[in-house]
Amino acid sequence: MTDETHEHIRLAIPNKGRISDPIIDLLEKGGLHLHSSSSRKLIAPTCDPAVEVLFARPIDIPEYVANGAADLGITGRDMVRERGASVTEILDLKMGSATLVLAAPEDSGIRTAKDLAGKRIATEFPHTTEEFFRERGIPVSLFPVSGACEATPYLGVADAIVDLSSSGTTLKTNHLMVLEEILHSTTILIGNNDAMQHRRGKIDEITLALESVISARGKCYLMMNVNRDSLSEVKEVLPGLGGPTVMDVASDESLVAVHAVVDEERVYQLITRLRNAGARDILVMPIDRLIR
Ligand SMILES: Nc1ncnc2c1ncn2[C@@H]1O[C@H](COP(=O)(O)OP(=O)(O)OP(=O)(O)O)[C@@H](O)[C@H]1O
Ligand SMILES: O=P(O)(O)OC[C@H]1O[C@H](OP(=O)(O)OP(=O)(O)O)[C@H](O)[C@@H]1O
Ligand SMILES: [Mg+2]
Repeated sequence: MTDETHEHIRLAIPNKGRISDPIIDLLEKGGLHLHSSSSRKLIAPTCDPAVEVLFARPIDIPEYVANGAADLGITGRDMVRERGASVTEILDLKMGSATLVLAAPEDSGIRTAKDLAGKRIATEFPHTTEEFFRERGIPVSLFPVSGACEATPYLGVADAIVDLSSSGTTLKTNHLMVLEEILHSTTILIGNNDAMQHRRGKIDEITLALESVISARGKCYLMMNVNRDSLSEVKEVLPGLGGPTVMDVASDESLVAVHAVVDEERVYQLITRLRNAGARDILVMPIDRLIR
């Protein structure tokens, strides 16, 4: 086997759903450009000849990674738990955040999980739900659904639900109250256990690319010119990543160029304070990737 074959990686990502586009955007920003002529193609090559992308349903991705059909996968932590897949969690992509909750109608009188003994629970997550009640020794029956779970108590087919909530709007609209939080989920990068041992080089390269995009989120790059006399005041205003970088300006000895990475949410206030401290020609630039 050549080195190239040995290090070939298949990465499974969602083909649709709410986390699909943000994941493709993450790969693009990380420099792993997809070469896909048709959105319905199952497998697409990338700009790295050693990496190809497999499009699959988020719920199937943990199993594909566990059995080696894919070496890496990107999906929700809730999906990995539901499938009980034996995979390695490599990186939290810090997106697609949602909480799997146990909820019951506000006017049902049900206030704790124990109140549900002998009752019926509707869910898109039958395994996680079964495990949750089994661990607590509460006997319940399950009513598996594949969507619109919040309507089931109203329809009289379930007494409570186990479903995802992010903004909480759907629960509120359906007059459901949270009894317990079962799992906090975000989108994660997972790896096949065997590939983690034997194809580490390429996996680490992909992980670093994605990690660098995550590190850059919410940050931007400030560049400005500062009179040498005002430098200490400007430095006081600037937090930066390990302090600002200060450089000579070739055309004007009285000036220095100051560069710093700052939190995007602080820029609005920072630029006025920098200007008052003596900074001029301030540029605010986006950062695609940040490698620490
Ligand atoms: N508010 C939310 N509701 C459901 N899933 C969410 C939410 N926010 C993030 N997610 C995550 O998105 C993934 C769901 O993927 P899925 O393909 O089922 O997306 P979807 O947008 O719910 O699609 P579908 O239209 O099939 O319901 C899960 O890992 C889940 O944790
Ligand atoms: O807390 P919220 O922001 O209201 O989001 C939660 C809702 O979003 C998801 O439904 P989805 O849109 O995926 O439809 P589905 O029920 O058909 O899966 C989830 O199943 C909840 O119903
Ligand atoms: Mg859904």
